[in-house]
Amino acid sequence: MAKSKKLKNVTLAQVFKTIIWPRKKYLSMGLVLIIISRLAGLVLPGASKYLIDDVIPKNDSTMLKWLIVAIVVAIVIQSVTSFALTQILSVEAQHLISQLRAKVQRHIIQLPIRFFDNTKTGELVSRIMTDVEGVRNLVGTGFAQMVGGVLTSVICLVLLIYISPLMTGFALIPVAIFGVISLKAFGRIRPIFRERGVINAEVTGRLTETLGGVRVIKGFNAEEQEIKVFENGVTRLFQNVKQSLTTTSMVTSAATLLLGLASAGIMGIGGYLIMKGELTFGDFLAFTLYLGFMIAPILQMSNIGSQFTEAFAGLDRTEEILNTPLESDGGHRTLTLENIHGNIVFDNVSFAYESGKDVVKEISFQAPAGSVTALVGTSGSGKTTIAGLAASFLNPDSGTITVDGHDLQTITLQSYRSQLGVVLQDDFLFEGTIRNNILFPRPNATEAQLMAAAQAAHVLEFTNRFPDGLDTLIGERGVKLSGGQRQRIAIARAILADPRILILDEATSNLDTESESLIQASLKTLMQGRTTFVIAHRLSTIRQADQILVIEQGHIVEQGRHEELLEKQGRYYQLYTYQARI
Ligand SMILES: Nc1ncnc2c1ncn2[C@@H]1O[C@H](COP(=O)(O)OP(=O)(O)OP(=O)(O)O)[C@@H](O)[C@H]1O
Repeated sequence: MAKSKKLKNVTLAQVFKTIIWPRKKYLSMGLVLIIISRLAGLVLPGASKYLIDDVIPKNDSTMLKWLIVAIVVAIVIQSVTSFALTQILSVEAQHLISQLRAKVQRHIIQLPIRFFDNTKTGELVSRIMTDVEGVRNLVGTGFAQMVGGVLTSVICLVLLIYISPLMTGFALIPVAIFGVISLKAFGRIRPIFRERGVINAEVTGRLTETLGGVRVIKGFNAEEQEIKVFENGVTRLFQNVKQSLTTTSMVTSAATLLLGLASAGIMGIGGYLIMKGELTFGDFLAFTLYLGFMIAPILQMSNIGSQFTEAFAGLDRTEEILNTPLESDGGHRTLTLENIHGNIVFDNVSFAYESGKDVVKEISFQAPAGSVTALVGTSGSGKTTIAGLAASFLNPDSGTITVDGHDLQTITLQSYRSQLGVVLQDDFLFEGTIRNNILFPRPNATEAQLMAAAQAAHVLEFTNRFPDGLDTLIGERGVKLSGGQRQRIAIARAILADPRILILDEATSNLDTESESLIQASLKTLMQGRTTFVIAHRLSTIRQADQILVIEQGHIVEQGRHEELLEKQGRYYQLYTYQARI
């Protein structure tokens, strides 16, 4: 996975086009509300000037009443608009987050298997759930605060110039210095935020692995080690947050210092002008209030700025994922096969995970429709890789794999995989009922089809003993199943899916004889009439196979049926004779 250094920055223009512009309706409504709210906010300082310079000197109690009414109305408007703003913008921001999460998940799930081999699950969870959260600042109240703040500042600036250009000029110097400091600071924080996303993903990734592998950790008494790894992770996260906090607090303190100095100066100049009779008390009061209104949003900018930077940093990472090519990308896969017979031919196929290191080397063989091909060989010889190639999880670097005469790389994944079934060693069962786990590839199957599959895989034998039968919950909140029972559910699922091509990675776990014979029987039913590739560990499966491919360092060193290969007294014979299990 690309590290943060290689990331391209998402630009303002991109964000405008993809995030801001499609929401122009909400954002413009928000803008109108912000304008109303901020204008209403200016009533109070304006009224104060009027009160001091006109109403009080003239003893005008009628005007006083109206002044109070105006202030109350303005306050009510402010409170109503602030409610509406949150309703419109914050809700839309959360909506955007959910849309983005769905988009990122949709993309990630369509990435090639190799991407998942190289990326921790927890890291991906963090990318889907956490990285996109920052965007709420772009659309939500952060946006409102920024636009409202800029607007208020500009209006106040005009009013300030109107009251006293001299004092305004004086006030603007520190504001300009502050602007330069904050721009520099946010440029520095963005990579820090991006790094935070990376650390967060790494820590979450490792934590997920730790919790998932708790048996191994306890079994090797490695708790202390894992605690240390996690502590290091959270410390890195802390250091990262600390770094960004130091920068943001420097911005805030620079603002306080510069703007405080400006206020002191203005008090001096203002006092001097009042004494000379060039400024009224009311003007002075209004000036200080307006100045406060102009400066407050600028102070807030440090906060809003870091929110925006966080949003952009998250988007940088999200964009990186969204730019990773999909498994189906490349434009070759255009052929839709309606009915697959399952004639599979490997012709001179080579494959390498890392360039130059072929793990499958120029292999050729035919797997006729409905036949069973058993892959045997020592560990690391390339059996899983060959099965992965047949499943279209991997693509050959050279040579071709054809299905019914068509190059597999030209067939749409959707049409090929709809006819493919996989039963892997670590049977993947969801939290939920046994029924839902079997129905997973064909949610609309009828009860009769479901029962037939469950029966054929000998699942009913054990579910009938449960009070809830097939509706028994499994996983954390339900019953725990034995390895053999889990395998039978996985087999029932594949029988129900009724694929033309089957990839089977036989579990190596030793089962008791009864379970073993039930699984053998289930597998026999499952393989019947389907083109099957089986990474075989059971002698019974190997004996049934139409052909056995003996794989050695990525080559097929022997090929034939069990008896033929035994007779040959070659590599297969050695494996068979010297090893209890193949
Ligand atoms: N994702 C991967 N990235 C890099 N190398 C890999 C990857 N998966 C497997 N390999 C390497 O490819 C070679 C073949 O692996 P493969 O898993 O196909 O063997 P296998 O015969 O199925 O082994 P086993 O019986 O132990 O499962 C091995 O040397 C392995 O280290």
